[in-house]
Amino acid sequence: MTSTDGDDTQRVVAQGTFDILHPGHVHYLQEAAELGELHVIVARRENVTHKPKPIVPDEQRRRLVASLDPVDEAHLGDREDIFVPIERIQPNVIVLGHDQDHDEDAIADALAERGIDCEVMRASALEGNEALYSTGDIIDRICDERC
Ligand SMILES: Cc1cc2nc3c(=O)[nH]c(=O)nc-3n(C[C@H](O)[C@H](O)[C@H](O)COP(=O)(O)O)c2cc1C
Ligand SMILES: Nc1ncnc2c1ncn2[C@@H]1O[C@H](COP(=O)(O)OP(=O)(O)OP(=O)(O)O)[C@@H](O)[C@H]1O
Repeated sequence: MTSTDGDDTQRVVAQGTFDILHPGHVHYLQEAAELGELHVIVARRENVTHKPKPIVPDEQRRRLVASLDPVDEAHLGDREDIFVPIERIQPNVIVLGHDQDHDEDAIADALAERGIDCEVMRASALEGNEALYSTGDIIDRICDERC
């Protein structure tokens, strides 16, 4: 449990699936960590419905993210309500990933409804022609070259 009583720490939330880590993830988390103490919410497998389910189990993905230098704490997400961890962490900023299909205004409205005073920002992309900066691309290459 994160204590927020009388403390002026600037807390930042980043989130995602983080299945098979790559430098794009590190870039996102480094950018978010520049804004303050970084809390990462790792999506539960059961809640990943917009793309294939992660290969790596929930707790292992959380442990890997927690071991990264920019990360102060990594939390497994709630099973039902994405705002439960947010209410516990009480972030000042939520940083969305560059390609995440979340509407910044809708999240800002939901935060305001719950009385959470928090900015919503979007991170930049790390791109490279030959680079594997996407879990989907890594899996595709494994299938092409090893299967
Ligand atoms: C503000 C916010 C909080 C989130 N909290 C949770 C959560 O508690 N549990 C969870 O399983 N997923 C949570 N998610 C992750 C989403 O469910 C979704 O899986 C994720 O944004 C997908 O990102 P990706 O495709 O970039 O991996 C949260 C997302 C946002 C934007
Ligand atoms: N190349 C990248 N540059 C910047 N941020 C990235 C990059 N790749 C992933 N991220 C960010 O990391 C977080 C977690 O991403 P996610 O787990 O969806 O990885 P992914 O490689 O994008 O996966 P997939 O290829 O399956 O879509 C998201 O916020 C996403 O925007």
